[in-house]
Amino acid sequence: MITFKGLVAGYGRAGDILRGVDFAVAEGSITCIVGPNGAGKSTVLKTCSGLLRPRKGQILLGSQDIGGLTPAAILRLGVVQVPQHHGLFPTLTVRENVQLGAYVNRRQRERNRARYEEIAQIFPLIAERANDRAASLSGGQRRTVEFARALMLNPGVVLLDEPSLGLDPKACRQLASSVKALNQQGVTVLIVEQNVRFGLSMADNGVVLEGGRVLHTSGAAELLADPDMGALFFGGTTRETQP
Ligand SMILES: Nc1ncnc2c1ncn2[C@@H]1O[C@H](COP(=O)(O)OP(=O)(O)OP(=O)(O)O)[C@@H](O)[C@H]1O
Repeated sequence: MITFKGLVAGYGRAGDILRGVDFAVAEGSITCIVGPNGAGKSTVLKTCSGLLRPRKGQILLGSQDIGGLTPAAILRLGVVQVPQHHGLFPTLTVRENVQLGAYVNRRQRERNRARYEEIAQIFPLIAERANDRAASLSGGQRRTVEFARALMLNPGVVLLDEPSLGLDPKACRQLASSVKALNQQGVTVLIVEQNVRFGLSMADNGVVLEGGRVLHTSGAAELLADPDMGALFFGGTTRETQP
């Protein structure tokens, strides 16, 4: 369980972007943050992975406050952020890219080998394309390799920032099944998505962020079905951007 309590954060000397964010991510769930451009969605993820230090408030992982810890310390506690794009080394093979996920533990060779084999079982693509260069993969396949790499450290929580960015509908379907596969491994997933309908359709719970505050939280299906939400916050996109 991750709990954001009164989280305030921003950049440099500019004012606060997050202005007291409160919500909880249930253990083992997929939770999707949606909201207009500039609402602060990505900023929530950056504070959670340690890229940005909170100015006030707490980010509780279980009972431990991880707000303000270094990215390396947060990674060691099992919270992994998948970068928005350009996450793979195109000239390395799929296997090499996945194995790089355990770089911080590179001396534990046996454990890493065993973990890689487990991951190749979870994502058939990894086994099928192990020796192909990442450059030869489609956009959706690359996203799968990025998720597989995130799993190398056996994380409890994976943070995904706009995973559908630049993907066509077929790749989005592949992405959704990879997110489910991650989650079925017991991983708690926190997603930020511009594509509201797509994001909520993968999720158990939805969080609406606007102007650096949480406006609404509910079950994702409930949020998707709420006509007021679609019209008011997403310009009707809950209906129009189905992949
Ligand atoms: N590194 C940064 N330095 C200064 N301001 C930033 C930085 N990153 C983001 N911001 C500003 O913080 C605000 C919130 O950005 P954030 O990326 O969290 O929004 P978002 O809800 O994810 O929206 P979007 O989908 O447009 O990225 C924006 O006004 C943005 O310009």
